[in-house]
Amino acid sequence: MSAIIAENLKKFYDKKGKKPALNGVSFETERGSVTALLGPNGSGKTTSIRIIMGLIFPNQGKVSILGDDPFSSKKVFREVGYVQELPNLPPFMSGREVLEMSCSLKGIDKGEVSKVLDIVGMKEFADRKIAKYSKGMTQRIAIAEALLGNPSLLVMDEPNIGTDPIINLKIREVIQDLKKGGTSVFMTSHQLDDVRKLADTVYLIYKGKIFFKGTVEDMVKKFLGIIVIVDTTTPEKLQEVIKSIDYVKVSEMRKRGEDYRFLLSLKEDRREELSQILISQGVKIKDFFINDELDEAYGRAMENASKTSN
Ligand SMILES: Nc1ncnc2c1ncn2[C@@H]1O[C@H](COP(=O)(O)OP(=O)(O)OP(=O)(O)O)[C@@H](O)[C@H]1O
Repeated sequence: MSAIIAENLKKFYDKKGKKPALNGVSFETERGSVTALLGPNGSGKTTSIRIIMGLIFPNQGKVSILGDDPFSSKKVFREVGYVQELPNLPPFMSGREVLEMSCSLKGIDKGEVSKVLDIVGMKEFADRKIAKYSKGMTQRIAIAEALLGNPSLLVMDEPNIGTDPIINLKIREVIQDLKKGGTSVFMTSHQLDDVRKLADTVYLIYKGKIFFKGTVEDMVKKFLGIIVIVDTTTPEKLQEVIKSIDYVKVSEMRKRGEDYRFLLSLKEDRREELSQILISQGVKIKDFFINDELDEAYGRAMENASKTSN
């Protein structure tokens, strides 16, 4: 069973229903997996999350969260940790007080507070008032709050806003551990490095429409193509050999010090065969690897989406 199912969600914020924030959005999160929803500012990520958290109604469509309807069963949220975008915590309370209050609301032992403070590295600042926290510290308390009670599902809207790289690394480890323990995760993020390391499934959204679902590898292949980067000291030989292989085309060549770097575009994923042919025909190869730049693939994907939406 899936941890989250969203089917054909439509949401309009304007009364006339002319500008849909979501225009028929469907997605799923498998139990025990990490799903990332990626898209530019204003594409509908937070709206999707607020609907699955039962905070706003869709104009159309259905949602299920851990097998329940988020609009009729509030009990299910005891098993859900939620990090909202730009968390709004009470400024007059300390981080510890916020967490203790959450324990009372969720019926969790307060002994958990020190555990989650430790995870997000906030023990030292736990008794300072939220008003005196930096943005990253507030975010860390919001993440700690979501981790209370060992949730079966973690929903995070841009969890890494304002946190420093060391904390980001820690949060990433926490997510990986939770996943190993069977927790399902649904997240939005503009940090593609995190997405690469964490997400089992990626959805791409543009102007309220999902236009891609797959793994990070699928996404790179689809939007970047299969591009192999080859560094060689024998550029003429490489060009000559490539001429006779019908599934390869040189898409770029540039000099790099003593070597030449080729970007080879492959029609089919026959990398292994290609490397063997090049070596056996006497091409001297210093490096041979696939171009898997996720930010480049993401940029191309959004460029395509913007062209087809106009
Ligand atoms: N409360 C609201 N009232 C009116 N319009 C809204 C409201 N919330 C969001 N919108 C609009 O709905 C669309 C989707 O916004 P949403 O916040 O879901 O985007 P997002 O993908 O989360 O963006 P970001 O990456 O900036 O957080 C945008 O056009 C936004 O202006």
